Amino acid sequence: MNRPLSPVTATKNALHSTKSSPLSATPASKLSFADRKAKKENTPPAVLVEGGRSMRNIERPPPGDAPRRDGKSRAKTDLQRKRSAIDFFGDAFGVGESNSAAKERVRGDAIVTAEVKTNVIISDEFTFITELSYHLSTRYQRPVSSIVVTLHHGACMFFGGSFDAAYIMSIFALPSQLQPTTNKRNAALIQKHMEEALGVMPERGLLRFVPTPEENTAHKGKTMAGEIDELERMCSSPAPPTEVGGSGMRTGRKLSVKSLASFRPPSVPVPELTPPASADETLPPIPASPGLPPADAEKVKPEEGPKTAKRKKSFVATIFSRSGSKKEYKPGLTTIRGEGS
Ligand SMILES: O=C(O)c1cc2cc(O)c(O)cc2[nH]1
Repeated sequence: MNRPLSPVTATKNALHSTKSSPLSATPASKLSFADRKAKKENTPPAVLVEGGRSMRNIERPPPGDAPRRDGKSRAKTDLQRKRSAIDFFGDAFGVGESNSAAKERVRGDAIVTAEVKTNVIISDEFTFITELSYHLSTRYQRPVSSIVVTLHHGACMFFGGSFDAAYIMSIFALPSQLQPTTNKRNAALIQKHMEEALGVMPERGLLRFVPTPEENTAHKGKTMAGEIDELERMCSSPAPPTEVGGSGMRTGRKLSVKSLASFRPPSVPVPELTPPASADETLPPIPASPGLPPADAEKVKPEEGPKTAKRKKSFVATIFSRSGSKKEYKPGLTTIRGEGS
């Protein structure tokens, strides 16, 4: 009876059944390394499965091997390259979707949020938050009015087995802003900033880049995706009737970014659409009153008296206009009380 062989036995048998080879008469244990190598090269490929059916040869190199340079592999590589380019744009702009003017317009208002939690006690939270906001504004090429930073300091935190100074920072942004290469660069630069601002080495810091799709983020009661849909509907113009009693369906014609500008309320600045992560590391000039552009900041005196709702500000700008004594922004190292490293 033919019992199925185990894969190991099948392989061993295949190695030993090289009758045509002159080396096959000598037991393997008595051969030199070179002989064993020559014998192996003359040996037909091992049958890797039992049952008598031979498998096709495995032609692919194992993972980690340098890619082969024959035409077949090259064609594959080109295809793979094209696929990954499609994946990249798919990731950035939504799979299979066009990058409409409505999307660009709403994405232009995208906010980058950083949530910092640390066990360090920061005596000047205002300075720390403001400096980090400007740093992120540079990193993500967003106006500071589109950056939100929250800080929870003096937290009870056990980090990597100790209570020594440490932090966790979660950065939420659109997936297009948190691409792997951008993250690599920003990881180093943001942790360097944290070391300077907080005195905590990158080893004691954890960054989390959290891509937040348009469906999962909302402002003014609308998700970003909802806002895009709405704008796209507004932008599609009615089709000219082709016949009496025609359907009058909308064409869904896409308008340019320029034509969309008419939908923007006059008080909202035109968004920057610069790509992320290519800027140098220089921080933008920091205005005396954060939340205002540097040029305007010089003209404006700090607010006095209690905060009143005199003019409508963006919800982000309100974060920076605090009543009390901490209005003036003074760049420099943050003073840390307690157990800073
Ligand atoms: O999280 C954001 O960046 C975000 C959400 C959101 C929603 C919305 O309706 C907008 O117009 C902009 C916007 N940005």
